[in-house]
Amino acid sequence: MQPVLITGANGFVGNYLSEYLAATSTVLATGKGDCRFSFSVPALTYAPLDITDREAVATLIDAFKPRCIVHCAALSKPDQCETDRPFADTVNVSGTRNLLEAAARHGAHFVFLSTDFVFDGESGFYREEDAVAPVNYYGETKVRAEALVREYPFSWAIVRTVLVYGAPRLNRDNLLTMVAKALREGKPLHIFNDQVRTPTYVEDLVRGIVKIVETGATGTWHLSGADVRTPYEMAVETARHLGLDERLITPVDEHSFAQPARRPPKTGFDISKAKSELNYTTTSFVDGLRRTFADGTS
Ligand SMILES: NC(=O)C1=CN([C@@H]2O[C@H](COP(=O)(O)OP(=O)(O)OC[C@H]3O[C@@H](n4cnc5c(N)ncnc54)[C@H](OP(=O)(O)O)[C@@H]3O)[C@@H](O)[C@H]2O)C=CC1
Ligand SMILES: Cc1cn([C@H]2C[C@H](O)[C@@H](COP(=O)(O)OP(=O)(O)O[C@H]3O[C@@H](C)C(=O)[C@@H](O)[C@H]3O)O2)c(=O)[nH]c1=O
Repeated sequence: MQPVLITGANGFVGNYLSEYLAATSTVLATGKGDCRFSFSVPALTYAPLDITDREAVATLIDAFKPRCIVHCAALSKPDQCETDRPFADTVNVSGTRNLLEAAARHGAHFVFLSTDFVFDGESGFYREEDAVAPVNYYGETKVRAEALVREYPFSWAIVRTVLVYGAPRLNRDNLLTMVAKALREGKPLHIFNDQVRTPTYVEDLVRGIVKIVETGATGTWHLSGADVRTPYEMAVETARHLGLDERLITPVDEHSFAQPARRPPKTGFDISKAKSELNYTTTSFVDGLRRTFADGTS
């Protein structure tokens, strides 16, 4: 059977997705440079692919003729996108265009990973049909990439998610593991308490994406957690769970702790469409936190 091609497979989400999808599909995992997987699965092969190299993208996709492409690769750090806008355009917009052009020659189902940062964060708990209004450049690049996906002449799906967390892979930290590391080293932390999120346990997200790949579901989907937290609340619950000193965590807001890229203050998703149409289910934040540190390695 023709493979499912994953971009950004050396990343946090892409790595989990490669492993999960390979259980039921033939997977061609791709990423910049060498494969950095800590596991091997018979149905999983890896190929280096820089999505900004239009010719390399065409050559690989024309050779493998994937039935589906799940596009996870991105410049995913909003601050880096803010300070290097041309590079953000090249990766997040042109890279997506390169993949869509090649995919169209084979009619592949195109699944695109997007973000809550397409919204302005004024109201929160966004539904798929709500108007986008990004407040940083990362969000702008994702809006432009989504528009390219919507013009794709074959089946497509856009999967937006929020603040993904879980046991780290390939040294890719997330908020919870970053907090655990700092507190274990006795380092003080300044964590935002003015950002409202519905943090997403990585295995829930990946199960939702696998369902979209397997069913060929199309359209825009909001896949996040159901529980509402601020990053500060997440950090304090992490400290308490691990028995670390929460007094090292200071709550801050965007006025007292400036970042290069503004963050939408109140995001979070209404996930009722995914729950009813994809049978999407979520792990509670308490359980996700426990599972993040369950094997004691993070
Ligand atoms: N994590 C989160 O909280 C959220 C993530 N998302 C989106 O989900 C997707 C996955 O996120 P996540 O796994 O956390 O991100 P990561 O940054 O962990 O992974 C992104 C991957 O893309 C790769 N990449 C960057 N540039 C290129 C390129 N030119 N060619 C090929 N690969 C490239 C990176 O390679 P390298 O490892 O070599 O740098 C990296 O492995 C992204 O699109 C992100 O925008 C959306 C909402 C929230
Ligand atoms: C590093 C750090 C993070 N934080 C907060 C900010 C943020 O809400 C949360 C996560 O840290 P980040 O630097 O990943 O924050 P951020 O870059 O805002 O996370 C974003 O990532 C991209 C990929 C997305 O698409 C968004 O959905 C969102 O998850 O922790 C602090 O409060 N203090 C800190 O020192």
